[in-house]
Amino acid sequence: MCPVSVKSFAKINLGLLITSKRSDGYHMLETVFAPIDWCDTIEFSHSDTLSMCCTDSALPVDENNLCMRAAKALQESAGCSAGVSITLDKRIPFGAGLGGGSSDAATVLRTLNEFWNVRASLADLHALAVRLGADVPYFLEMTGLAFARGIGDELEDLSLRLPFHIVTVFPEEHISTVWAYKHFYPRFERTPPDLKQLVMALCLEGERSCLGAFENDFEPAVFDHYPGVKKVKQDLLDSGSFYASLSGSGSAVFGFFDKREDADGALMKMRQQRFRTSITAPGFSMEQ
Ligand SMILES: C[C@@](CO)(OP(=O)(O)O)[C@H](O)COP(=O)(O)OP(=O)(O)OC[C@H]1O[C@@H](n2ccc(N)nc2=O)[C@H](O)[C@@H]1O
Ligand SMILES: Nc1ncnc2c1ncn2[C@@H]1O[C@H](COP(=O)(O)OP(=O)(O)O)[C@@H](O)[C@H]1O
Repeated sequence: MCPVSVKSFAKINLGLLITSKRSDGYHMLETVFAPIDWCDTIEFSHSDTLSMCCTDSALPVDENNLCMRAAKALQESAGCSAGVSITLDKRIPFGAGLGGGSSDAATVLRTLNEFWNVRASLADLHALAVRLGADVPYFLEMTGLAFARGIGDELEDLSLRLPFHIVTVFPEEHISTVWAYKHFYPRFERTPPDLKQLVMALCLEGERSCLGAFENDFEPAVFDHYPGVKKVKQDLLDSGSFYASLSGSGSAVFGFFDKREDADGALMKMRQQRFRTSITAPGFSMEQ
């Protein structure tokens, strides 16, 4: 049979409010996930055993890679003995708050479910996804904007698309999610704004004033420890972005632009500083 090739897209977080800490150490949060046009490509070929290779030698290709962990998890839960050879063309920077590893894991679960003809239900896949990472269910189940709560796994499809050009920049700092959850400055006593209502007003009514409420609780601590990341946000604002923010636990920063020329100008400036970047057109979704 022919190999199957699938794109695995990244996300940004539009607002990220950490509301409490659970007894198991995980944090409860509220966020809006939005897909961006930055992707890895994963190729699946038939094989008797389970193996992978990756274009980025900085990433493991053993059971520490989320692709292998996802394949093993599905194999075990389905009692399936089939193998697969996975080739990961890694383009999404890792340790960037773009969810690249989570996206890869979701793509492997979804694709192998068909490739191996396992027929696991969406509920079964969801349970496997949460165990692989709090962000994995988003990539498994959604294609556009989603409001998330819980640990990021309780999702509501908003059936919305962002009507702006999005420039995303990786400031060449790898930030670990565990580090970020350890170092952010808690504001648990605050009454969080209603991100779901606000993003609806933003996308459906063009209510730009809403954007002020979309804070990322990781930003202050990340900016204190990584001044270069803070500078990228300022550079995007200076280049004409009307809203810019850290994505997730960082270090990627994104900016919204009305005009394609302004977005291209910002992209150019960032590339001159040798930063990896992507541009996402208005209305983008992960539907392929
Ligand atoms: C911060 C966010 C925002 O979307 O994403 P990234 O910026 O990493 O992409 C997520 O909460 C990350 O999700 P994900 O990267 O899947 O995290 P996991 O692998 O499940 O967890 C890694 C570690 O982060 C911490 N963690 C994660 C999620 C959560 N709600 N509370 C936590 O405290 C835990 O210490 C956990 O051991
Ligand atoms: N397929 C994968 N892609 C990216 N990172 C992976 C993968 N498998 C394991 N990892 C590990 O997961 C960590 C988090 O990666 P990633 O999900 O891309 O970043 P973030 O949590 O910042 O969005 C990386 O530092 C890497 O060590």
